[in-house]
Parts: sequence; structure tokens; C-alpha cells
Amino acid sequence: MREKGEVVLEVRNMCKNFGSTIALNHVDFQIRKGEIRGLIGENGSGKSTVSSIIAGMQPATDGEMFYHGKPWKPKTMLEAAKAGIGMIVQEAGTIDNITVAENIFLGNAADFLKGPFVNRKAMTKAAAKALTDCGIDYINASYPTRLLDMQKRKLVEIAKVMSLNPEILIVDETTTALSQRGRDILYKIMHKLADAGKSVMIISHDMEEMMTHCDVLTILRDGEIIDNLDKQDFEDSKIKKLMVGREIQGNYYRNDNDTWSDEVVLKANYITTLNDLMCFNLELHKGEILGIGGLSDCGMHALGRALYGLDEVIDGEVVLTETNTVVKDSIIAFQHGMGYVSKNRDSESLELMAPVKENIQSTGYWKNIWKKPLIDFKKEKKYVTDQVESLSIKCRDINQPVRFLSGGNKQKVVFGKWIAADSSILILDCPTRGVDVGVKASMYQLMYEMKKQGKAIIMISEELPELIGMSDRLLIMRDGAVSGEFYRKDGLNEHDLINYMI
Ligand SMILES: Nc1ncnc2c1ncn2[C@@H]1O[C@H](COP(=O)(O)OP(=O)(O)OP(=O)(O)O)[C@@H](O)[C@H]1O
Repeated sequence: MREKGEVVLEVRNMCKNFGSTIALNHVDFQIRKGEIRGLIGENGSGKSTVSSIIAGMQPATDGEMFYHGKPWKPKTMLEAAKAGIGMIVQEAGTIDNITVAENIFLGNAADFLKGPFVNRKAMTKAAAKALTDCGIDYINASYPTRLLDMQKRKLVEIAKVMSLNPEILIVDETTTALSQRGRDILYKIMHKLADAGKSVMIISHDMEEMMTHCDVLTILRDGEIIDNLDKQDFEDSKIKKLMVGREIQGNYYRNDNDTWSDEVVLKANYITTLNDLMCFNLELHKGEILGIGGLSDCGMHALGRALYGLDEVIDGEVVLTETNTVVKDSIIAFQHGMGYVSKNRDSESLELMAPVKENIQSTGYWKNIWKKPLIDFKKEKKYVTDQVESLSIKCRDINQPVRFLSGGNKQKVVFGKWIAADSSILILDCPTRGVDVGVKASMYQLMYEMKKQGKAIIMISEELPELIGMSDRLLIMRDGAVSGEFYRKDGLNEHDLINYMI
């Protein structure tokens, strides 16, 4: 274990209220030099709030902070970053319509002034160096950022924060957006910083990741610090219990070997898309949970989009076999009982400015809460509250705009809106992204119940344990094609699958 140094940042008695919501309630903790501190807790427990206050995104309602022993009250993220506290935020932190280099030096363009103009060549060169220093030399600094996928944008954010040489790096739920390669880059940066006597604070719901990489864990529950654990005291069940306040059983996946029907409900007939898939075949059966895994750029996310009619299929077709309907677009998919949880939560699955209720209701007007020619308001309310209750969505009330919810609670809204729609075919792309252990257990249980009701589910995921734990059949993809097909009864383990991924 690393030797801990002196305290570099101290949070004392911090409180943060949003109207009647108490996000932080008299929080105290310290960050020491040379440590990797994990911040862990259920969705909505206050992790992002405390981090964002340290990093200058918003002020506290009450309390004090000290950085290098002096009062610390940054007004902006730029001020904090320049003083040595950099944060990689949970949501998208880059701007689409500017180049990678401009994103990396956003707020610092003055460093590249040549007379009244910005020297773009010098900026691009410096950005390329910042990327290379982080081990991300495969991203072109002169590219428009909108051409990059979500994980590459996150890597750009990492390079941006690292370019200012932080003394404290805060990483908020970043790893869920990264492939294993991206994660390894981030872990390397974190350990390098800590070894150099700097500090890292990381937030993640991945228990294994936290136990492997952190020196100390601060556990938050309902805005309060419950405990601080040193590495020698890390124990999975103990941490979970401290997080949620009750025992959580270790294995929350299914433990049955139930079969599924022979009836095919969805078919991809030799589909080809513009970039990712070539003559791809797939059959999904009634009552089947079909897992799809691989490295993040293997084409699995594109497959989910193509099946739901979001990406153009230029050859072949996706067919709903019961009615022989060709899924040409997402409207046809939706009208024929399909649901889709996108990996890109904020940009594709939610209307952020709209309230929780409107986001969930949006799938219900087609058939469930419509009493022609009017809306059945009673049904409409029940449609929403059932989901808020069963998934424990933490919101002030159902009228609260979804943008004010914590990341994991936003994910629950997305999941809930498709559960409520009673879709007979669900395509779930990284459905448990950013949700805490307790809610994951409920989501897996719901998926299993849907399977038993005869619904068909495609679960696309980068997490092998959840694919192994939940799938009846599992396809591993590589370079846009299936490289391996496995069955639940095969008694799979992660090593069996990894060979087919790389
Ligand atoms: N701008 C805001 N307006 C209103 N409420 C907010 C706002 N930001 C956060 N909250 C509330 O504060 C509480 C703590 O949220 P926070 O994002 O810090 O949780 P978290 O622990 O990071 O959760 P997650 O694991 O889901 O990301 C939540 O109840 C959230 O809804």
C-alpha cells in the first residue's frame, strides 16, 4: 500500500441543498497527497455534488474547504483547474462543433495568441502532445469533436484535464463510458499521479474497480459520510452494506437454467450498415435473453441501433416475424412493441429539460394511457408512479426536470419508461450503466420476470459478468461479425469469452 502524505484538501461540515432536497448533510473528509480515494454510495447519495463543489462547478450551501491549508472556494471550474484541481465530469464534457484541440484548450486559448489571433497550428500541436502524453495518440487533435464517439470524447476530456497538470484529479463515473483500453489508460494515469505524490478521487459503481485501484474508500449514504475504509478493510459485502444500510446478497444474477421458446420474434437477415456491420445474421426468440458482448468498437452498439431502425440498413432487412414487418425506422419499431435503451443516455434516451413524468409517459400514449379521444389521467399517473416506486427513482417529485436527477437516477428513468411500455422486444444497450448495486439487482430481476412472461431481450454490454449472469445465449462480436456463440448451460467464465473478443 502507498504511504499516505499530508492532507492536501479538506472538506469541513459541507452542506448542499437544492430547494427541499438535502444533497449533502454536514460532510467532512480529507484528501491526502499520494492517495487514490474512492467515493462510493447509492445513486443520489451526493458523490457528484461534493466533487463538483470541490472542482468549482457550484457553491456549497454551507461549510468550508481548505486546499493546501488555505480556504478554498473556487467560483468556476477553470479557476479550480488552473489552481490544480481538475475534474472529469460524469456527463458529456466536450463541445461538438469545435476541434479536439479547441476542446482541450477551451478557456486557455490565450496561451496560443499570436497578435490578435489564435495560432491554431501551435494549439493543435500542443493538443496532440497532450493526447500522446496520456497514451491517446490515436485521436487526431485537428478533428471536429462531433466525429468522435462517446468514449473517444471522454478520452479527450482526460487529456484536457491532464494538460493542466492537476494536483488533484477527480474522476466522476468515467469508466462506464470507456472500453477496457480506455480504462487501462485512465488507471495508468491515476496510479502515475498518486506515485508522484498527487491525489486522485474517483467515483464508480464498479466495486471491483474501486477495490482494486483505491487506497481508501469514503462511503456516502443520503448525503452523509457513513465511513472511511482503508484498503486492508475492503470487503465487498461490508462496503455494500455500508452503502445501502442493509445486507446485499453477493450474487444478484439469475441462477436458473430455464429455456426459451423456438419461436423467432426478430430476425436480422444479412444486414449491412454504412460503417459497422456486413451481412449480419441474428435470430431472437420469444422468452430469450440474448447477450451481445465484445470490445466497445466491435459493432455491438451499432447492431442495437440497426435492429431498432436508428441506423440505416443499406442491404438486408430487420424483420418482426409475427407480422412480417420490416423495421425500416424507429417509429415502426416502437409501434410494433419494441423498446430501446440507448448507451447515449442524455442525448438519445431522455428529454433532459422535461420532467420525470413526461419522460416516462412518453412511451405510454401510443396505447397504454390513451382512452380515445382523451388521455386517461389516472392511468397516466399510475404509469409513472409505478416505475418511480419499483425502481426507487430518487426525485423530489415526478414534476422535477430530469436534468436535476443524479446520473444513476436518470438511467432508471430510461429503463422505467420501456418497462412501463410493456414492450415485447427490448434492446438494452448498457442498461445498468451508472446504477448502484441495489438497483442493478432490481433491474436484473425485472429482466428475468420479462423473460418468464415471454418477452425477448437483447442485452448489449461491455460487462462480461452481467452478460454471463443474465444471458440464455451469448454472442461475442469482433470487427462487426459474430466470433463466438455460447449457451448458458456451457458454464461460461470470462476467460472463455475474452479470447473471442480480441
Ligand atoms: N441541480 C440540481 N437540482 C436539484 N437537485 C439536484 C441537483 N443536482 C443534484 N441534485 C440532487 O442531489 C442529490 C445528490 O445527487 P448526486 O448527483 O450528487 O448523486 P450521486 O451520488 O452522484 O448519484 P449517481 O451515483 O446516480 O451519480 C440527488 O437527490 C439529486 O437529485
